[in-house]
Amino acid sequence: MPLPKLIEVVPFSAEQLAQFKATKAEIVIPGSKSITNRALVLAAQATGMVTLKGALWSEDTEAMTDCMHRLGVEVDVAADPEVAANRILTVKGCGGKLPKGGTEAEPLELFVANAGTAARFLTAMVCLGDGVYRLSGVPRMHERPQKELIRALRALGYRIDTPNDMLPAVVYGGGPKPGRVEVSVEDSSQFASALLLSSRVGGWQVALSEGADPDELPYVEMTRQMTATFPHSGGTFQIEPDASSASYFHAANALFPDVAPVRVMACQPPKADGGTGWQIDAEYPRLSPVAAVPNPSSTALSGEKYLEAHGVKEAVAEAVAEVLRTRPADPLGAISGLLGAREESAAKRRKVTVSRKTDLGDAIMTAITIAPLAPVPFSFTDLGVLRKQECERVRALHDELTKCGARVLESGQTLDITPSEAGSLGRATIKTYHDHRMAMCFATLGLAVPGLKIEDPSCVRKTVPSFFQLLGAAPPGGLGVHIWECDPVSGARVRRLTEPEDLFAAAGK
Ligand SMILES: C=C(OP(=O)(O)O)C(=O)O
Repeated sequence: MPLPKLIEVVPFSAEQLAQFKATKAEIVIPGSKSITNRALVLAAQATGMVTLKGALWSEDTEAMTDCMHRLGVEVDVAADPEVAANRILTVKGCGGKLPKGGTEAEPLELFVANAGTAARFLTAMVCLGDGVYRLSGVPRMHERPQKELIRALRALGYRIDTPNDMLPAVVYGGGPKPGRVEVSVEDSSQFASALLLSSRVGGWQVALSEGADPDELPYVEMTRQMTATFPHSGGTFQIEPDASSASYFHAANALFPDVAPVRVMACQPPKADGGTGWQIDAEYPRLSPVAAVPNPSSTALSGEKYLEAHGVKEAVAEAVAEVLRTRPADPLGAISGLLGAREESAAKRRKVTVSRKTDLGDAIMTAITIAPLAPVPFSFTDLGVLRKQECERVRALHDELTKCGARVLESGQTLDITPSEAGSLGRATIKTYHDHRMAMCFATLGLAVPGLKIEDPSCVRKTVPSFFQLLGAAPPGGLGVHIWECDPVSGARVRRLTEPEDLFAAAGK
């Protein structure tokens, strides 16, 4: 589906929701961007052929694959018969000896677009080559931090020329230079990941700077575990679905708890030939802000953390203690009666805190966007790194949510969100700032809030090019959402991009 400059996502109607009850959507989530781009770097440095199954095919992974081709690393790209949005990538590992490199007069050009993973991981990897490489990206990538990684690589003995410690940068390959290096992850955990991914070939011992808490670095842990389990001498590596991309569909589920139409096909059980369970955003269903009342029986909401966050554990303990004290004839009935009241009052008084360091990764943006619809106030903390990503995300979320009528307070690196009255949100034209997650988050909010128009929705191609197909396609493969093309100047609806009345017919309803 080609995407126009401005679209409107139309909230589910009562009729649609009723139809959903019978239809049961099953959304297949494309592969993980973070795992695909890590796997490409590890596969390039392997000593044999590595087949990456379930690899994401999007702007970020295509940028990484193009760079690999330019470096002379052979990557065969084949369709994935299981998931159209994925590819099977077969990489001929070069054992760390990059086949191609440029000269000082004519460096080999590597264009990383706006892929933070490609920018950081390749800066470290090309240090192992023996040519000269010039890395550049889109203008926003030239503003994103790179300084600490460059400092660490220079400390290991590599030459990197850049006027401002950002991209564009010229890297002089120097081959393996064994040594110990410390790196700070304050601006991005990808600095540590970049060093770790190339440390086996480079002979680098990588330590986090003092003060960095490994428990607060789930993406570094992902890198460590992938590096430890990767088939470095050749074999097959299975990439799991992207948990951050799944968060939009989990949010859709939580927004319509009575219907619960969506089974999100993601983060499947561990497989013998590959990794799984490495994505912090797999926590999203447990921390989703929206649920009318915390409901321990709903699979989307179960889990220790969620129950704790919403005060349910406390309510259970109090109710059981009280029943034990009074010894009623029907103890179970008494407990559940008390629990209902306890959960409700716990939910009302509690402010839930969700941290970008310990609780969620990129999917924290999904939680922030739907938080105005939650029954309790939410505080999202430690958001500093979001300011230096695809856009200034803290400000962007604040401004666009405020535009929708939400009550959002930005203080330091925290966003506090107060519940909004039902029906008080909507009718806004959302800027997306070239940020895929802004488009996906606000399209998700649009499922429940009327009149949300989204500018430049095609930016979703960075990580989920099929996002609006998944939203608009007929169930069971999509959500069957109504999407309109709008006139970019007047905002008026021009043409419906999806044909909702046909959607359920197509699904056999
Ligand atoms: C921060 C993100 O991407 P990047 O890999 O470019 O850092 C993201 O996907 O939200």
